[in-house]
Amino acid sequence: MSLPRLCIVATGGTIAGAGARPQSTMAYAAGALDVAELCARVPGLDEVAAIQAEQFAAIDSKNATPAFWQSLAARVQALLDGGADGVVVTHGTDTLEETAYYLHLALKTDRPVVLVGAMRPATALSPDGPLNLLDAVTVAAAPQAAGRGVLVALNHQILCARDAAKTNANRPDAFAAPNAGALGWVQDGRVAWMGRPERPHTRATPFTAATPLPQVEVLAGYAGGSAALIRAVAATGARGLVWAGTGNGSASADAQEALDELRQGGVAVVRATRTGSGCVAASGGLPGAGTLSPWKARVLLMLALGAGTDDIQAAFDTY
Ligand SMILES: NC(=O)CC[C@H](N)C(=O)O
Repeated sequence: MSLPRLCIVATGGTIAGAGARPQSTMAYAAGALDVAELCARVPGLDEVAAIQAEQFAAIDSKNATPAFWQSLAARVQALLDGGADGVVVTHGTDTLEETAYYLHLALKTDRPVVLVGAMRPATALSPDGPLNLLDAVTVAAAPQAAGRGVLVALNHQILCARDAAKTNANRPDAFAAPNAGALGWVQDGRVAWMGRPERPHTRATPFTAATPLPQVEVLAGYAGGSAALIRAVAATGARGLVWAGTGNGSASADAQEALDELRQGGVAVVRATRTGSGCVAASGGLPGAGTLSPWKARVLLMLALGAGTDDIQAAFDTY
């Protein structure tokens, strides 16, 4: 049986990071190793798939932008349209969840696309990157991965791009899907599936890599927060604001007044929660982000506004 033809698209991050000392897990340069070096550190990779590897970028993902998402999506789409059986994207973990959800909504494919990163740089003792990369390739090579949208594979877990979140600043078990749990596991080279994404994705959305991404900001609620910051959003030219509210997306009386002013001025305001999990409904005339984190809600609001969607709540109820 011939091996699946997979592309590894490297973008940088800690998985390609290099530090001065073996115990350096915070002080290092992200994106220092190129994709050939990354692959060379993973024994057995070529037994799982026929790999074509390319260096798309070498960034720290804190510097990712919506323009980066769009160009990455266009490249991944071209590789899939060109006949790749699947794509693995290596990515910094800081904003991996945003890129993953964007690709989940914008790519038009049934083939597996798997994002992977690491919490320890390649030069650290016990780096997590090599096994994470082998596992991600194993997931992308699995026939049952098809049709599940964009997946995130780290630390043995396979998460849906919609639900994956970085929930720890340091530890190798940083990723979780707080509202949904894992779609599967990869262990000892075997993939065990436990679920499929419930919400429409990839081919079943109207969004593509060409959908414009208007500016959307995120502001958080906290005790004594200044409503002046909310009012200042209007002058930035933003078309939307995600309110990362306390608890169930709540806003202080001052903040609510400023959010209402923004909305009346034509800025699309969506309520989400700063808690990290839970479901936020519409309230006080503002749509609710449901189970999306503020950062994921921002991605969807950008795409919805860019696609000219009138009913923002319907978009949040759908995707
Ligand atoms: N663990 C990581 O990948 C974080 C490193 C870096 N800040 C990045 O996101 O690219």
